[in-house]
Amino acid sequence: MTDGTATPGCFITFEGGEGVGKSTQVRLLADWLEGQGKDVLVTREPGGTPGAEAIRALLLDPEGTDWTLPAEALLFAAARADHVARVIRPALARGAWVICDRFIDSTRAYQGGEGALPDEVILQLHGIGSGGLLPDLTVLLEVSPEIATRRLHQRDGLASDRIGGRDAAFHARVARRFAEMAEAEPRRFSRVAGGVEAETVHMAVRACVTQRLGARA
Ligand SMILES: Nc1ncnc2c1ncn2[C@@H]1O[C@H](COP(=O)(O)OP(=O)(O)OP(=O)(O)O)[C@@H](O)[C@H]1O
Ligand SMILES: Cc1cn([C@H]2C[C@H](O)[C@@H](COP(=O)(O)O)O2)c(=O)[nH]c1=O
Repeated sequence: MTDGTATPGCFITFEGGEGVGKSTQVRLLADWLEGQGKDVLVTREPGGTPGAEAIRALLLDPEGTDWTLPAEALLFAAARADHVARVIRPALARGAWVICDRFIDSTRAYQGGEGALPDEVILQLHGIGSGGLLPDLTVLLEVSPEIATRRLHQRDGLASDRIGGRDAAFHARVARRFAEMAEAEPRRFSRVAGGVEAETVHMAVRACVTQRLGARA
């Protein structure tokens, strides 16, 4: 992990828009690493602790409060602070491989970007809440909006959460923001094309993990 604190564990996050296949790839990677005898912890954001799961419900309930943008960013940061302190840091300290479905880059993409909160503000909140913890590797899964929509429709029908249900222009902006971050931080991000069969995507993810985290994988 990269916040100046050396720990024996390895921290991998999966990022991307809705329905790009993050949860599917998290599971496949965890199975592969566990098959090699590794101590693997799978978790997600927002969530991962009882408190953070409660905040998740506040944020994502389609019938819930329509938070202002700063309130939304603070709630994500609060959920993350609890998750990092109670689950992620202890697991990394014992040497586990932590695989997290979304992390700080989701806040940067969904609550930041054009017309939203400046990146520096989001990273400041992350510094206060979570000591600025960054992953060793972030896999950005990318699929076309058409494929993502088809998959989500097959999985959820017409249902969506409060943020997932925003319009196509919002989700296009989120995808652009993820791509910009990956361009700007090539040492941490790996971009993987997610629009092919899940097992093919998994092989590409494995290649990234082996290449980036080589000696440890
Ligand atoms: N490579 C793939 N090819 C076809 N279908 C896929 C692929 N990967 C995932 N799916 C299916 O697409 C749907 C969305 O996948 P998944 O839940 O993994 O995405 P996600 O990025 O975690 O979604 P969300 O952001 O909504 O949580 C699921 O029904 C899953 O089975
Ligand atoms: C961590 C995080 C998440 N979001 C949004 C992105 C999605 O719409 C939901 C999470 O749902 P998923 O099914 O678990 O992908 O929350 C966000 O806006 N900001 C964040 O920091």
